[in-house]
Amino acid sequence: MNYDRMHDWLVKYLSESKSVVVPMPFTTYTYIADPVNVEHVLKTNFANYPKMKHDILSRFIELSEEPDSNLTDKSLRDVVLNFVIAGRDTTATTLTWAIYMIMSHAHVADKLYGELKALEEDQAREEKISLLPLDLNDPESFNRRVAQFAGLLNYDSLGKLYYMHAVITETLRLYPAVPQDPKGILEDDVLPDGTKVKAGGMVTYVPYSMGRMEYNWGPDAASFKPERWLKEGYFQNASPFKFTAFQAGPRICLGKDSAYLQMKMALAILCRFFKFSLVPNHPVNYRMMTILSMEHGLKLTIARQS
Ligand code: HEM
Repeated sequence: MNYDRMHDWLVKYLSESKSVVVPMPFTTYTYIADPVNVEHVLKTNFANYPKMKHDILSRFIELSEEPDSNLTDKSLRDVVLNFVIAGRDTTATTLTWAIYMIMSHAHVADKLYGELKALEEDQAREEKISLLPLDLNDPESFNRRVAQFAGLLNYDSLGKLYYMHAVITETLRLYPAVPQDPKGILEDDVLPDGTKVKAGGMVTYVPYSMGRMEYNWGPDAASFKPERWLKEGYFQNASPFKFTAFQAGPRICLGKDSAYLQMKMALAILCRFFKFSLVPNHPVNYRMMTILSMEHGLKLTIARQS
């Protein structure tokens, strides 16, 4: 419900009745006892009033309320499902593989920690704040410092984490969240290399294999080396037709930048303040499904670090 309409609706209700239950979007209900100043009611009951909500579902709901919109409740449901399928398990599984790669490559964990410590100090200097004391044995002090660090992370500061960007990209090269991506053929066609394909068949490209081909990545293709993505300390991207974890061309992943942002935010906090180690003898195998998950999950122990 958009706030202008909510406002009109409240005025109407409050002028007609002595009490009213305001349906909030989704599940929350607010009870208003007396007809009072509408502005006051809106301000005290709706934290964001008069600001519009800017999350993606609210934007789609607003669009659906346009007179010429053909968005239905069902299509809103599909939008949500699409974002959950496309955007949740992909980032979750990539974070799992990234943490596994980081903890099994000690020099990567050290370098990442160094980058995060430097970012913390630089940002604090830039924002003219002093970093809070950090006592590993006092959970409150620890949590305060974690929260302070989280407050220093934003689109711009995360953009300075080139090594972390390389770690995530290298993880996706070896463990692409979408390991194979089949397509149904609607019409007979000829692929650019001359291969003929028939309607009703399937073609698949396989990011898992493409990410490990020596032909593409050199003789060390099987090794986890974030450095291969860096040139003079800066992240250098590869063509999406070579690094295919996000698909390429017009149907490339729409959430790629958002995915990097979310994953960098989570990893920055985790790798700045915690050290991870694998529970002894825990087997790590991949499970090839729509998403490349870990067959037995990732069991690890964590320790705080200053
Ligand atoms: C590590 C994270 C992610 C990976 C590896 C990934 C990978 C991919 C791939 C391979 C496709 C192409 C699928 C196809 O061929 O149909 C795709 C499509 C898409 N992704 Fe992602 N994705 C990630 C995260 C996200 C996130 C966080 C969002 C949303 C916030 C998102 C939204 C989408 C959407 C909407 C499409 C469909 C684009 C279209 O068909 O035009 N993805 N993604």
